[in-house]
Amino acid sequence: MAAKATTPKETPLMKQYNDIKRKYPDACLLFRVGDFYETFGEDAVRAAKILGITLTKRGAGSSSETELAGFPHHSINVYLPKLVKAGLRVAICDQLEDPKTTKALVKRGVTELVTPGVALNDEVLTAKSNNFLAALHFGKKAIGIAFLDVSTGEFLTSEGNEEYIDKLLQNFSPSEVLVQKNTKNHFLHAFGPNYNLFYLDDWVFKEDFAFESLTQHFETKSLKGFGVESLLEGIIASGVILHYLSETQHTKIQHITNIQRIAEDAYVWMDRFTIRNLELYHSANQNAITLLDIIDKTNSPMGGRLLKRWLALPLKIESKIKERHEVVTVLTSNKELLQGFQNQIKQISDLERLVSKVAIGKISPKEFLYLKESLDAIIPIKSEAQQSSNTSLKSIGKQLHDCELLREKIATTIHPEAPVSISKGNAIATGINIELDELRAISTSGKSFLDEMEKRESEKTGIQSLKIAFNNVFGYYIEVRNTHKDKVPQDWIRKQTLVNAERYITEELKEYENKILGAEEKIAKLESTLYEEFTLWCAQYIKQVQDNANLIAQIDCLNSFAQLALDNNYVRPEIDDSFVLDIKDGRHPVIEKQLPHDVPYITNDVFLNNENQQIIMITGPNMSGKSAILRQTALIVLLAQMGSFVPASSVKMGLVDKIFTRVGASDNISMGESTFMVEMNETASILNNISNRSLVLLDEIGRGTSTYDGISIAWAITEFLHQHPAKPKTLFATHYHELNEMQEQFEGIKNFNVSVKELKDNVLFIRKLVPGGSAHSFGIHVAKMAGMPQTVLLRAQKMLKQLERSHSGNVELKPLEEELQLSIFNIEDPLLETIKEEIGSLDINTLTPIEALMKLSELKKLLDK
Ligand SMILES: Nc1ncnc2c1ncn2[C@@H]1O[C@H](COP(=O)(O)OP(=O)(O)OP(=O)(O)O)[C@@H](O)[C@H]1O
Repeated sequence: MAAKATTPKETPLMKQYNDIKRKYPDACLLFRVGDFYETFGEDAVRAAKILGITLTKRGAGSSSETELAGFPHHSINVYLPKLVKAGLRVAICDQLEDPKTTKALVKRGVTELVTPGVALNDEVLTAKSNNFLAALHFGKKAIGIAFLDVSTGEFLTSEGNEEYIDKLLQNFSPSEVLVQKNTKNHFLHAFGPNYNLFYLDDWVFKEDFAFESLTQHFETKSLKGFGVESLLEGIIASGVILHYLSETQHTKIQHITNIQRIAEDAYVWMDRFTIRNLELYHSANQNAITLLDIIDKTNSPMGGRLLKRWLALPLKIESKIKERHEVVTVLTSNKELLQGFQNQIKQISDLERLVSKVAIGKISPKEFLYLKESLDAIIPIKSEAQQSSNTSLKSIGKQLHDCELLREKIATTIHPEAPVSISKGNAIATGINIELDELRAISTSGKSFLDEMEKRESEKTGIQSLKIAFNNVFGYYIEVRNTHKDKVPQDWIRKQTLVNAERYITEELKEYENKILGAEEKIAKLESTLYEEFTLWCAQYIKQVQDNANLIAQIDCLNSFAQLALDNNYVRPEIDDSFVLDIKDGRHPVIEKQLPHDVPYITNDVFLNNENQQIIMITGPNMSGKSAILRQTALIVLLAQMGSFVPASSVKMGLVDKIFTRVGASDNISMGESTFMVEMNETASILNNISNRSLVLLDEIGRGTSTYDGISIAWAITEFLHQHPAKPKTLFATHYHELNEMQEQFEGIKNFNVSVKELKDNVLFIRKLVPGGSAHSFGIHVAKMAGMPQTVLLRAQKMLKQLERSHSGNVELKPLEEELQLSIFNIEDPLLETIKEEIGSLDINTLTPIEALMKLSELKKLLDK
């Protein structure tokens, strides 16, 4: 057929490239040509920049001129991760047939599409972190979400409102998020621009399709067994994930053995502001030490990943928390047991990822040996745990599989010195396959025959420098230097002339070459078949190895808690169903590790309940240690409910269900909004979500505006929390000594201050939290104001006026209800009637901060009239 008129100079190779590239327009196509992966056009420009490789031109000067950049195929593991980490989707296009077997254009096709969220390459993955792909579906009533780490097989789903999904996204920090094309703006508006999004067509987001994909994959009739049947939106999101896997050519996924529901009710609620403020596992400053850095004493990658999960999802169920504390007690009091576990776990590789590679068929021979070593190391753990008097350890010991047959088979099948790649040969042990053993014998004896032949011919001809060697073009040949050319026998056939030498072949040499090369080729083929068969056989152990990985991860985390407690002198917290939080000599787990050696961390007591000490108002100057006290209180609660011991001399606490922390402006400018508006937005969301088991920590809320605005807002918020029937336990750190007046009026509010000693021209930080307020204020910050619940806004407005008046003369500050009754709702002035109606008709839940602000300004204008 004639070439198309539009592309007269398109070579067959470039035509093949263009045809494939058209199918993957949004991916960087790595096109295998001989020993190289090549990229063309825009892909080449991007790849050259990211990889630092040379950008050249193909067909320079012709109409089909295009950019070109490539790298040797064996460097794929070096370059691929760099491309993926730079956020690219990479389609790997391989040669689908052996170029030697065909004279025509080699068949090529995409064998894998690697995207940031679907990566199996060790160089792309981080040992102690999951690499999640997420899919999100905006349903009518809820947002469905699913997370998959294809490298470990973990598959999770949930559904809920925007705030909940936001928190999950924050916790799981997926590398890639799949969303429906037409919901792009909705996503960006709700969750921000910081996710790597990929858009899929609407038809993928259908319930029937998802249900079918999932039941087909799990080979079940329903999803009841997984406890996700009722999560319609979650199921849709999960189906999208499976669809995406097949789209990206990931079809070997039998290591995804189940799908779990993320049980919202079982875990302490922390929203994204809190996770960020507490610097649990990432911090604004990249080099800052996080809580995870301090507490992670795990010895295995899966333990590290689980600890992060436990930190993101602390428990709310008393019995479960106590079970963990009980194990930590046993391990801290029996160091031999602890050390025994730790030593064994250190010998265990990443079982989860190894077994995923079995499923995918990408496990290397060497990795099989690691798998066996890891499974061997579990045996002593199993027996120690089973013998323990602790019921949790006993149960873990019982559940651990010994995988005896698998271990035995690996030992007998895989060569003890197996290479990292099957192509290197010698992966299968001797004694497994008679044919293989025979071929290997021929191959080795053939080689020694060549050595003998070299010796013999050299003696026969008298050419001492004669050499038998091999190259890909002629195979085996005898090389003779020109000086000895005349001694070459007649029957040798000359094949190649070099500057200083001639190369010959002989009948005998060719015969043996056929034998050796034939054997080696057959060995490679046979080994790879046997290896494939063995990998398939091992796949029946996927579930058992995954169970083991999970159980070992649990022991590893509990060991980690025990080691942490021993290293840093932590104590076991007492948890019950009361509403009290009683911390004695509490410390901040991160700050205490960062102080210079000669600076002791000053411990502090914190006591809170739902009655006479519901809110503590902490005053003190900058740098006195207010934030440290707030954060350490949250961190102690969090550690306790994760199952860890805590940095204190004693802690008694009722279960906490939600932790909220808010830090006033000046640090939070990242969102580009007015800092004060951010602060108010964040605080508003607390006020709508508190319960009687919540712990609220407010740090300098209100400082982002003028003093009186700030004091008024802070007052209004505190009063709201105090009058709220839930009576959430609250710590409020502030510069405003004026707030100390609240103690007089509200029985649940108590003043404390972080003591300082005022020297002549300096202050000495004592850092002790002591009862009583401060005599004067310490700082003023300015910004603008935005959205809060209506009552708080009005109250703030009122307080501002009163305080301004009280500045010139004393005015008594009345409690909120009294004020509201007197000042707003009981007045019969027709103008105020209008205002009353206006306020009454507002739906606070749907009001945006800007709308609230505008409404407030409207009302204020009315009043000013
Ligand atoms: N209890 C303590 N013992 C020893 N050092 C402490 C203690 N608390 C705080 N510090 C040190 O003081 C520094 C400041 O503490 P922190 O940030 O809590 O002060 P702050 O009162 O909240 O200040 P600001 O009002 O500026 O936010 C900490 O970074 C830490 O180095």
